[in-house]
Order: sequence, then structure tokens, then C-alpha cells
Amino acid sequence: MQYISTRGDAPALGFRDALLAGLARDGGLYLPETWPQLSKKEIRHLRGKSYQDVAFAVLSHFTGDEIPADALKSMIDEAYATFRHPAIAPLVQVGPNDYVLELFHGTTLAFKDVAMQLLARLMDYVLAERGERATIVGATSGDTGGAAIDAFAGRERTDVFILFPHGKVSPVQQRQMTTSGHANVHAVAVHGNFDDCQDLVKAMFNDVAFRESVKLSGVNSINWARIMAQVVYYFTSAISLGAPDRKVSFTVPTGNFGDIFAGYVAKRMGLPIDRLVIATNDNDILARTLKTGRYEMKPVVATTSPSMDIQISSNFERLLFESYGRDSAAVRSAMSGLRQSGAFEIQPEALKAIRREFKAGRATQKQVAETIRATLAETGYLLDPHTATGIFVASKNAKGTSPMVTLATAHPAKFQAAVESACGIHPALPSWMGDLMSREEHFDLLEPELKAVEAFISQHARAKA
Ligand SMILES: Cc1ncc(COP(=O)(O)O)c(C=O)c1O
Ligand SMILES: N[C@@H](CCOP(=O)(O)O)C(=O)O
Repeated sequence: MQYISTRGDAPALGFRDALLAGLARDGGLYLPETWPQLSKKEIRHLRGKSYQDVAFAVLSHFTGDEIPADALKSMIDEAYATFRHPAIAPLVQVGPNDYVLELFHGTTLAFKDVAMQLLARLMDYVLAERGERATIVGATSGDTGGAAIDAFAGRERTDVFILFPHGKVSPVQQRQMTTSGHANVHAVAVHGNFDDCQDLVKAMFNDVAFRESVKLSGVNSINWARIMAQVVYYFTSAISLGAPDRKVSFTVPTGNFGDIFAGYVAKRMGLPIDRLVIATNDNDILARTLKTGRYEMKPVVATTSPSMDIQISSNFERLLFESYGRDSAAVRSAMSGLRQSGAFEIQPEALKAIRREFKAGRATQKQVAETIRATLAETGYLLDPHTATGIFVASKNAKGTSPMVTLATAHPAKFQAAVESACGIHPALPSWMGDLMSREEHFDLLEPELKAVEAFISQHARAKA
């Protein structure tokens, strides 16, 4: 399996190189040259199998012969042994045809753990095989950072630098990043928002001299391996609801478009997905884009679902590439429009293709709070504000026959203030992380200036060219 860049100007890479590269050298994002196919018969065969077995069946199509089967199996087993629920991603029924897919049973209580625990092991494996080290840089609006720090903490071959927007993550998210205590982990608060942090990460990748000097690698969903690992739970949940002999719909709280793009990939691979619904908070660039055909940035507003306070939705570039029939020149032109004027128009045929695959909706903060309160009152189920965004939008986009699964992307205890203000209940952290808020914090505070951030990383990174 070869991986190609959305911008068409970087060499195609095998799985291991794409994994370590993160972002392609032309600034594009890697995806597989062709979509692997699972027949109905093969999907049926996965019924009753464990999460780990389904993960192997799906992921081995992407890793091919670059990761031996035994090694992949052990990495999958180790990664999901860190989860606190035997099903890894259990499905909970909250209405006659409505389900919540709980993706928050990992070590940092968010869906990011599902991919990150595997990604860390895959990177370690490839680096060890090559006798190399890497410097991992990530941007976070709160959850990716904690998950990456947990998954990479103490690993010999990697140093991890996580940029987070100062004062804009929840107290639990901040502590998960700042209390690790491991020497290879660096939490860096940046005066700015998530988009500033993500811009810095992309700029570091595009600075070839810097990239090579510290052997840069990335763990945001720009890295194909993140998306790949997230495809698995679309299969496990749809199969448990009757796929491939029944279509299933999904609503996904969306920011960087990685999680829902994984759903699109599952569909391309043969999973019968009916609707894929994008749910946004007040930062509704994706909902506006589907409505108007114009992708246009507006200033980010702070909401009660801070992890989705994003305007530049990185993985939308992967969808554009697909919708333009994999025409990388059209993607390059859209991305240069975005850089120059903060906007681009989607050509009519591509827009039609996107609208065929996706629906979209927005939930205001008031609607999110009301959804948390009403869902608790009616079903006894406590939602976090990101999942509540999904549940609200799902309720407007459900389609009679197919079950609607909303992805529960975070545990309510990560957003205690918002949940308490919505319904009066203060969600407690699980007892195994009860001391989180009393651990000592360590982090650095930097301005959003490329050279200053690069200098900081060069000074602390152990990987050198
Ligand atoms: C809790 C939570 N929900 C939803 C999202 C959106 O996911 P994505 O960026 O993959 O669209 C994020 C992060 O982006 C998140 O942390
Ligand atoms: N919500 C994310 C933002 C980064 O998304 P990623 O999936 O590209 O890593 C976060 O919590 O950091």
C-alpha cells in the first residue's frame, strides 16, 4: 500500500514512512492510493469478534507487509489493554433508534486515546527497527495533547512537544498535559488559540531545515495513522447494529474533521453507512461550507465545547481531494486561496459530491446546555458538551429507518464546569485519576512566533540530524 499527498508534489510513501512523516513535504496530507475493500461476507465474518480482532482485520489492510502481522497484533493488544472497558468502545442505547458510542474509556477520557495508544506503539516499533529517534510536535485544543502525552510519556525514542492555547482548555485537560513529570514530555502554552498552535505545527513541518534537524514527526490527525485507527470503531459499532445487512447513520462532533473523515473511510471500504452528520458548535465553518459552498474563516469564539473551537479544519483537505476526483491541482488552488484570503469556493460538482456524503448542523451553547439537561432528565445519561453537540444535531438529522449513532468523544468529567452549569451535577473524575488536580504542574509559556517555538524545541529535543 502506497500513500499519496493531497497536493501531489511529494513522493508517494509506504506505511512506515508516511507514519513518521506526519505531514507531506508539499504541505499536503497523506492518504492511501486506493481504498481497501471489505466485502459483505468479510464484514459479516467480523460479527461477534473482539474490538482487537476487528482492529486487526481493518488495520492490516493499511499496514500491509510493512508491519508483520504478529507485531501489529501485539501492538493492538497492548494499546487496548490500557482501556478501562472490556468492549473498548461500548454502544449505549439512549432512545428507540438512538445510540451513543462511548469512546472515552481510555487513559485520558477522550476519543483521542483510541488512536494515540496505537500510534505511539507503531512509532516506537518503526523507530526501534531503524535505530532512530524522533521529535513529536502536536497542537491541541485540549484532548489530543493529553492523549499524546500519556501515550508517549517515558518512551526512549521520542520527545513530545504539545502546544496548547493558554487559558482556553479545561482545568482537567490542562492538568493531563502539565503533570506528566516525564523528561521526554514538554507542555507548551501558547498565547493564542488552537488555530495559532496548529499553524505553528504546520509551519515547522514546512521549514525543511528545522524538520530535518530535529527529525520532526506529528501526532495530530494530519498523520494518516490517526485516521486509520479511528476507522475501526465505525466497523465495530455498525456491525453490532446489524451491518452489513442494515445501514447505520453516524453523527460526529467535529473540529479538525479527522473523526468524521474516518467514518467516510469506513464507508469507502464497504461499510454500509447511511448518513454521516457533521455536528459543530458556534465555530460552524463546516456547517456553513456545506450550506453555501464557500469555506470561509471567521474569528474563533470560545464555547463550552472548547476542543471544537477550531476554524481551520485540517482534514477537510482530504475530503476536498476526494471530492475533486483526487485532482491535487484543484486542492493546491483551494489551499492557496485559503492562505491568501482566508476563504475558497468549492466547485459545484465537488460540492454536490460532498452534500451526497454528508449532512451538517450546528448547536449553540444554549442548545448544548439544554441537551445535557434534557437527556439526563429523560434517560438518566450524562453527556459532555461535545457529545451533547452531536446529540442535538443528530436529533435534527435522524432518518426514519437506520439507527443513529452519536460519537461520545469525551467523558463529562473533563468539562465539569459546563456540565454542572447545564444540569447541576458535578461529574467526578474516575477514582483512578482522583489525584489529578493536586499533582504539580510544569509547562512553558511562549508567544505564537515560529522562530521562538523552534528554538525552544531545538534546545530540548534529543533527536538530532
Ligand atoms: C472531545 C472532542 N470532541 C470532538 C472533537 C472533534 O474531533 P475532530 O477534530 O476529529 O473533528 C475533538 C477534537 O477535535 C474533541 O477533543
Ligand atoms: N480537538 C483536538 C484538536 C486537534 O485535533 P487532531 O485530531 O487533529 O489532533 C484536540 O483536542 O486537541
